[in-house]
Amino acid sequence: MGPVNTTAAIEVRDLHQRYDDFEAVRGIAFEVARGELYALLGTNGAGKTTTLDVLEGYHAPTEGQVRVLGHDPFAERAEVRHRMGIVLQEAGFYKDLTVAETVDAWRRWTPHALERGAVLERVGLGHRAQVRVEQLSGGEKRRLDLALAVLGRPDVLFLDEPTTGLDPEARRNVWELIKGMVTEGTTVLLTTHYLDEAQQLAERLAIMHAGRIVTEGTLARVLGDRGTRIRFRLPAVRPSDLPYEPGLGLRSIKLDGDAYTVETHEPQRDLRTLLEWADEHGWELDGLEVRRPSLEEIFLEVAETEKVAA
Ligand SMILES: Nc1ncnc2c1ncn2[C@@H]1O[C@H](COP(=O)(O)OP(=O)(O)OP(=O)(O)O)[C@@H](O)[C@H]1O
Repeated sequence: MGPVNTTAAIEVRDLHQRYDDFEAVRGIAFEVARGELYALLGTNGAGKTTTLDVLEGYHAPTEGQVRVLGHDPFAERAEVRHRMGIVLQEAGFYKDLTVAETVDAWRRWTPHALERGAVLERVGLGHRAQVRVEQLSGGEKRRLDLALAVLGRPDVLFLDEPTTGLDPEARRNVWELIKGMVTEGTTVLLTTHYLDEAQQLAERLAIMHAGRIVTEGTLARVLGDRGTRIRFRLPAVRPSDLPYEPGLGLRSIKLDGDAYTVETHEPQRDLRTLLEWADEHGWELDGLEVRRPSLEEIFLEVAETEKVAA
């Protein structure tokens, strides 16, 4: 690896990771600056968790190099382990212990640990200290995960799908917590399936698929100029019959069988025009829906564009 980069908290260069003869990560590279929150997005099996495992020092890279705070997290584990906080997808708690006992158990082998009360307050579990872990809700368990991860005041926090399975309110609470940590200067690398999570939290992100980073950068760059989609079925008309003048406004129209997708940057105006036009003709717009593209759609489109560009 070239000269030590003093600003990057996490550096990944040409990382490949194999399990026997299956290559789960196929040559990825990215950097996360100190104090930045970076999201790894992707579909199931994309290689996100594998990448985190290597950064957390559980495996040496099959090929390529990674650095966390300037150190090799596998070979120099002792140098960095205490500066990392880790929240795994599935935490292994002793369900018979109370929240307080769990934190105390972890504090015993965490150097410079925060006080129990302080850390529980921090994650909003102060009032649940005497509750047994098995009685916590999913959201509370996630918060306990976070409490344990931040106990040692980590410089770098790894979060593997921190909000999977949580209800919207619990997700929001976890987001607030994570934002607070970033504000205090913690570097965060998180994996998620959710575009809205990345939208809420990440300054930059990468979308992974089948072991590769398909696109990377600021959210604005990754989303590009994608507009809102208005979809409906209307067998009786041709695209040229639609009430949109070609070249006016930023929009594109796609037809698949009798299913139309109008992608637009002026959804309110275009929808009004469409509804008035359909009313005039007495047509029913079957299956009408208006929404932002999902991660899956963006992802597939990005993958398609990249293929064409390659
Ligand atoms: N220990 C292992 N042995 C063999 N194959 C593995 C192992 N762990 C993961 N894999 C495979 O490697 C690929 C990447 O898995 P990984 O868990 O890194 O993906 P992911 O992006 O985190 O997916 P998810 O979102 O489902 O957690 C998958 O095809 C998975 O089946």
